[in-house]
Amino acid sequence: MLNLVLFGPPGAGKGTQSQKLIARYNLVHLSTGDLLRAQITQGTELGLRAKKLMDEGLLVPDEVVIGMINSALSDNKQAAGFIFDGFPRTVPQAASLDQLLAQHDTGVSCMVALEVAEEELVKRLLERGKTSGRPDDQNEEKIRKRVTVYNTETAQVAGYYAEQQKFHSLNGIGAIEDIFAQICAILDKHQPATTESSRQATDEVKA
Ligand SMILES: Nc1ncnc2c1ncn2[C@@H]1O[C@H](COP(=O)(O)OP(=O)(O)O)[C@@H](O)[C@H]1O
Ligand SMILES: [Mg+2]
Repeated sequence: MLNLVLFGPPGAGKGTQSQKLIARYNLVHLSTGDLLRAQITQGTELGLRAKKLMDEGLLVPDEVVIGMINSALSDNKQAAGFIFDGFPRTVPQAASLDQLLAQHDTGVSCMVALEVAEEELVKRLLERGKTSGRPDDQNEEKIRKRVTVYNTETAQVAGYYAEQQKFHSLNGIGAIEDIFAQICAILDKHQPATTESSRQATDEVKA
């Protein structure tokens, strides 16, 4: 199985790259942000609690997101692998992910971190906010708060994977296709391209 932790601050391009990666590698995309927003739309108890925190740019408690990931893994037992997007966001979440994947006889293959400077993140998220309908994208102060939470609470998750020699980082500023090609090059080292679609992918990257 190929299990990718796609990492980086809000606005780094995780969702954008995930959409391209799932098509190429046949992975299941698990975005805790998307799962939480679905709970909010459905008006569940969990969604109501999460919304208050998310609107403030704060993290939802570890046990809530771990529970969501746990059920998503059980719901997708046949998957070729997963992209974890927006998760793990704390070191305890990273440790829990290892435990959960071990129960499914697998583990994290690697982490790819997209590095983007704060001014570019603010610019991108204000732009995304025009159409995303996300309340947390619509005001600069909230965006900066999320970047601060990332820097103080989330950035250390990179160290967790660096210790396991699973950490890779890329410049997330540049053409979406170029960044995608760089991520594919990293993934193909972890999982040799064998299927027809991934062979083509490797050829395109080389071309
Ligand atoms: N390489 C890039 N260059 C310019 N804009 C980008 C790039 N990658 C993503 N974006 C834009 O930045 C915004 C945030 O991207 P998104 O994938 O939603 O980030 P994340 O999921 O990491 O928060 C989106 O509006 C997206 O279109
Ligand atoms: Mg996203």
